[in-house]
Amino acid sequence: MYIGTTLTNYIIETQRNLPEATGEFTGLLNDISVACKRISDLVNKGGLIGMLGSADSENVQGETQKQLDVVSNDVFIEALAHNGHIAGLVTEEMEDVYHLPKGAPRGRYLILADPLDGSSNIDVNISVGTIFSILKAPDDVEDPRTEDFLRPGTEQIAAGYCLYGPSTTMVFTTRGHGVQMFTLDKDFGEFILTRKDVQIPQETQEFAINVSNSRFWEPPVKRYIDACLAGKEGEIGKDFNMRWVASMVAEVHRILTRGGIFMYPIDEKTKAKGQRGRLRLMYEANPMSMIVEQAGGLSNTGRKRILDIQPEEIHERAPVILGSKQEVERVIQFHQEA
Ligand SMILES: O=P(O)(O)OC[C@H]1O[C@](O)(COP(=O)(O)O)[C@@H](O)[C@@H]1O
Ligand SMILES: [Mg+2]
Ligand SMILES: [Mg+2]
Repeated sequence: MYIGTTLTNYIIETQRNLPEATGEFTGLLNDISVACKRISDLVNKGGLIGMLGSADSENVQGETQKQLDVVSNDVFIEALAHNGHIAGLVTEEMEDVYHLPKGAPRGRYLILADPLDGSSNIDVNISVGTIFSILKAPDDVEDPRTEDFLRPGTEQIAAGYCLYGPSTTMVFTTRGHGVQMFTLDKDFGEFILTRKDVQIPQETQEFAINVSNSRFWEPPVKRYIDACLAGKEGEIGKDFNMRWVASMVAEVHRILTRGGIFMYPIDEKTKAKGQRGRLRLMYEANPMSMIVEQAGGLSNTGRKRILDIQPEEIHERAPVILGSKQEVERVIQFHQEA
């Protein structure tokens, strides 16, 4: 596959190599890319079309939804619900499983999505994105139930995100086929392959964590960030730089591009709320973990590989520590030593 080819051609070519392929997966990825192109356009136009600011509604997480959270969710449903490629859909913005309209053709895939990630950045024109995870639907289920979605991240057959930043970039991986990056050429509306078989540098000197939570951190995380801040004189023995965009999509994209470690660990604040972390397992942690691992990085809770977690709820949360292998291994070691 050559740099410069379109997403559509890439998918068709990949499918040619999969003897059992029926074309449905190609159709599904095409539906997702259409949804992302539309969301990219809406995000880009933002204030021009009165799309900034909050909607007067809350999602199941108790968060005030942004107008673009709600609209992106609608765009996602519209693009996927009628083409016969999915059997069911779960998103951050809907409490329960979305059931296809009566009579709608059913497909063989289940989708879990964060229609707009980094919502707190929408109104201030900072990069946001869409995250998606693809599972196989159980063959014998006409209308998937919640439990049909509760599968460990290792069962994902594909995962991806679309970043709406200075340019719009679609990044995805299908199991065993590496990580590919496509950039949207808005002139003729096609995603073009701009980087293929992406690998995350094993080493890094850049960490990302919301330091305003430091008083709530567990000792291993405190020890690690103190060591990064201590630089050459510290126990890691090298200087680190820091970044925090507050859009997980942008953090992961930076790490895929130049390495780094991203951390949203469990802390006393989330524990006090009875939560297992800040980020959601099914449509944030799992898809990003598949992408990071396929690009030679690691993704862990500090105690466990994220993709091995057996989910119990569709909106459950998980601690996330991901990125360059050497640093994630170090944080895991600090947890073990603690
Ligand atoms: O507000 P904080 O603590 O910096 O958290 C930022 C994190 O929250 C998120 O915005 C949560 O995602 P949503 O915007 O989809 O709810 C992540 O993208 C980001 O990493
Ligand atoms: Mg999110
Ligand atoms: Mg979101």
